[in-house]
Amino acid sequence: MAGGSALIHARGLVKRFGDFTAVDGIDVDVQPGEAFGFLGPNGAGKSSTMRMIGCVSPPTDGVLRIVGLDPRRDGPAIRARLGVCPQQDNLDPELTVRENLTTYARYFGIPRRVARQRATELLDFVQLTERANSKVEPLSGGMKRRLTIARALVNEPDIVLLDEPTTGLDPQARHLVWERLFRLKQQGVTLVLTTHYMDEAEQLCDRLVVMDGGRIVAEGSPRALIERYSTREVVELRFAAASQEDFAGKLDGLGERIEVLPDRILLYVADGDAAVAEVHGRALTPASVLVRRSSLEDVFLHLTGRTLVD
Ligand SMILES: Nc1ncnc2c1ncn2[C@@H]1O[C@H](COP(=O)(O)OP(=O)(O)OP(=O)(O)O)[C@@H](O)[C@H]1O
Repeated sequence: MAGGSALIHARGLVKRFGDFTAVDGIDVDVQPGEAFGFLGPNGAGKSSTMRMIGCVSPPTDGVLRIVGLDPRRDGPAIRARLGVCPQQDNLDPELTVRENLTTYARYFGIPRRVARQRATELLDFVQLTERANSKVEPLSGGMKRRLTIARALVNEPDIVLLDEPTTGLDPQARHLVWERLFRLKQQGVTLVLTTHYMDEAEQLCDRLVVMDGGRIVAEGSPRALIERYSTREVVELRFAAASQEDFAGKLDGLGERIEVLPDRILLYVADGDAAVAEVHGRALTPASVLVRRSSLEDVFLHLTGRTLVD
């Protein structure tokens, strides 16, 4: 099979809309059992990539193989082996929670009795058993998302595609979704997700690509990316002044790198506390000081000069 044992194999994958190139020649391999992420800001091309992988949008150019098959030729066969959780919930409001699962199962030709059994198990898995006979509309955003995830699992897919699985959810609802996705990961399900939340990428992804402007700018495990593109610690300094720029010059030579953002200065250092002592030693008095570990946000800033969520 092209791409060896990879479940998803892309080479030079391109998506154009007229003159506009949304995905600009990306290479990706996703191995069985991996939790793989596409991390990038809005407009980076993540959804366009997901839609090509989901066989709902044909590639403009390049090679794409899903479970060894070609979406241009084998769309229905591939879709039967995918579970898709789209960015916008598209549950059927006319149906109950349970019926949303059993009806969906019918599209895959799953016998009624099996579908009923599977719906019961999946409702238990996403902790919606008590709402089984409720209509969809009164559910909270987090419940709807969990139901969409359950629906994506109805056909026991090889790969689950999740497009921004927790966008728009409150922190508690996000944690519940993450917890279920962790569980799936432990069961060996291959997860492919897009996100612009670095904490989501760090928590869930074994490996990820950082996308910007339709291209992949870096690839690796969250830890490897942080080690490669950032320092161990970051000192965030906020000065009570109209422009942080005025202070940046006075921090010269401190740390490996300085980023000046509109509202704060980031010092990239090995030892945050030592750097803070040095700042005070220079008779500088920031309004606030925060020492933290480097994150994927820092990786993105380093690679693109921009923050992930502006
Ligand atoms: N059907 C379309 N026609 C024209 N342009 C499109 C279409 N779909 C996406 N685009 C453009 O392609 C670019 C990439 O969009 P895409 O949705 O893939 O980005 P994304 O990284 O998923 O961002 P988001 O988080 O906003 O979905 C954007 O500039 C978008 O406006």
